[in-house]
Amino acid sequence: MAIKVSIVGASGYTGIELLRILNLYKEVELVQIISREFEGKALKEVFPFFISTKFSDIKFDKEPDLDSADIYFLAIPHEPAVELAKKILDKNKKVIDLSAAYRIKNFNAYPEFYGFEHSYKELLDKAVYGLPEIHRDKIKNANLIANPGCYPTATLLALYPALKENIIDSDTIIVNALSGISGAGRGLKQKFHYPEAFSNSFAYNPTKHRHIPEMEDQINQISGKDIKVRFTPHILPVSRGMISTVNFKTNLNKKDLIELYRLEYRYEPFIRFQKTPPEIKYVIGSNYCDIYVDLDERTGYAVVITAIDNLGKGASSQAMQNFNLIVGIEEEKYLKNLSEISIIYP
Ligand SMILES: NC(=O)C1=CN([C@@H]2O[C@H](COP(=O)(O)OP(=O)(O)OC[C@H]3O[C@@H](n4cnc5c(N)ncnc54)[C@H](OP(=O)(O)O)[C@@H]3O)[C@@H](O)[C@H]2O)C=CC1
Ligand SMILES: CC(=O)N[C@@H](CCC(=O)OP(=O)(O)O)C(=O)O
Repeated sequence: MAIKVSIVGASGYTGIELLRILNLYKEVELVQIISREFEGKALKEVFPFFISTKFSDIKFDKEPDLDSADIYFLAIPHEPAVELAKKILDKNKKVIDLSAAYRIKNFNAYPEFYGFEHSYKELLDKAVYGLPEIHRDKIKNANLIANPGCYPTATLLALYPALKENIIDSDTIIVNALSGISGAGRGLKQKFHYPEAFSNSFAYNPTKHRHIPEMEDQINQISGKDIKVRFTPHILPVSRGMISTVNFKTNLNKKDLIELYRLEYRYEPFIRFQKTPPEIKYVIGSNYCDIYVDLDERTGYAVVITAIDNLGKGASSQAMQNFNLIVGIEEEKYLKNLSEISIIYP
């Protein structure tokens, strides 16, 4: 029997990416796509590139029907996702939430970093952080998946082996990251207007970004230590793609450092080791995280660099990896194929 899924926020960038990937799934019946703006319009009318897909004629609904699907993808802003996830879970359905509504166990981070009070502490405690490389076993049995943010995905994958094996000798980790503009969603913003963003690059929120508590929460859970993140995000004038460059002190030599990472990730289907710093071009459209591990022997700092697609491993294809784990489909299914078609050179 087909697994019934619904996408709330199907007209946004991550929602569209979910549709692109779900189009491959033979096991799935798409019962609803939700957008308030496009209510009543067919998918192919709003997004003509879906014309040749099996979803071309499905029409947008304004409100989700909480009885019709087995699994709901929430690709909407954080605050409305808090309430909607609660209502869906009350109907004994499953939620894969792409927003930050259930990502951070530290309850107090919500008013400080997101500007709203979180009403469901007990659900926050139950939510499973959907980074399969770290929480695979818990994800399989979860009802509520908090799909990670794009910067936290790239950064935590650069840190996980080092945190797990306790080789970090600093109480602060320095992270510099770059994101394509689609990370900011589909809404119009002056800074991302073509004349201002094209041929430009700039840092933003250099001392206080809302992904800091999400990263520190996971770092604390993995290492058991109170390690801080010194995080500076930057905008790149591209649509998609993200780089995270992570620096931390370690006593390990270069050979052992690289060996530790390779050993930890040896069975991970979506982690690809690179011998040179990874490039966003080669992960676009994929669920891969390309990784480069090195040691600056002059300073004793490890330098780990990851590249992902912010809409892929940083959002929608990662949500599908979580979906595969929840429903018991082979974890790599459809997602490996996805990346093969992403090789576009030059
Ligand atoms: N873009 C990225 O790289 C990443 C985004 N995310 C998260 O995923 C979620 C979606 O992001 P993204 O696709 O970029 O966002 P977009 O701005 O591109 O799309 C937002 C979607 O949500 C709907 N929406 C907006 N406001 C509301 C509301 N109040 N209630 C219900 N639906 C609403 C919109 O449709 P309509 O207004 O028509 O209803 C639209 O479909 C966000 O929580 C974001 O933080 C996570 C990781 C990466
Ligand atoms: C370029 C850009 O603006 N990026 C977003 C992050 C996108 C993301 O990961 O979304 P969540 O809000 O779901 O965590 C930002 O910095 O806020």
